[in-house]
Amino acid sequence: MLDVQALSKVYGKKQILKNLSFSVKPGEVIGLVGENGAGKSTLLHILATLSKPTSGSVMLNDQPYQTSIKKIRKQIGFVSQDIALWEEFTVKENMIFFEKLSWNNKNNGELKQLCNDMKLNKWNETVKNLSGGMKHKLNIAVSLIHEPELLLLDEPTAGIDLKSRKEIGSYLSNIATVQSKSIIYTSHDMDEIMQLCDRIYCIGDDPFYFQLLQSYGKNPISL
Ligand SMILES: Nc1ncnc2c1ncn2[C@@H]1O[C@H](COP(=O)(O)OP(=O)(O)OP(=O)(O)O)[C@@H](O)[C@H]1O
Repeated sequence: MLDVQALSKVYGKKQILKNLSFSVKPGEVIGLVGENGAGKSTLLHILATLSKPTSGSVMLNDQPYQTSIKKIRKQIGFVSQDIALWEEFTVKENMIFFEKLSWNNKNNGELKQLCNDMKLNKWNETVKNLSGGMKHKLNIAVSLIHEPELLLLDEPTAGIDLKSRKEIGSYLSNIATVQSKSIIYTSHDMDEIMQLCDRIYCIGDDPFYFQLLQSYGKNPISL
């Protein structure tokens, strides 16, 4: 379980995150929404151990981030807004490359299966020839090689077509349910967030998203 207590982040004189407290259980898919600049990526970077909070605490399975960072990193998968792949390599070569960097040993059959489960059936295709949706799927597949318990996804479906978004959505729902993974997901697509997420957190001062979600009969939580 992820437990965040009184988390704040200040850049210079600018307070980005103010006193956030929430928790995420295994198997839960959490949507994180808010206007541009509200602090969604800032929060995900802190949860991914890529940035430190100014104050507050974060624990994963009772292990504090401050003292257990190496153990924590092995339990986290992070997909940033940018595609981080080798464009000149095939899907297979990318998967094998990132498997070598991961903490988990997986054979080629298992790596290929991971791609197939995401409907990414382009094993021998060079990444630069893949569509945007396929690249996003591969980006997510790479983040899952080491079987993280907590998956952090920063707009993983931005700019891709509806079919690929649905396929990614149903894959994420499935791994949350079947493998009890905790997922925190940011998106500006409210239909996607409402369909995919068990709970929705609204971040930032602007009440727009909160009110919008309420108007759809949802019960968002204001952080
Ligand atoms: N390293 C940094 N130094 C100073 N300010 C930063 C830094 N990183 C982010 N910020 C500021 O923090 C604020 C929150 O940015 P963040 O990227 O977390 O927002 P966001 O909610 O993810 O936005 P978007 O929806 O556009 O992706 C912005 O005002 C941004 O300029």
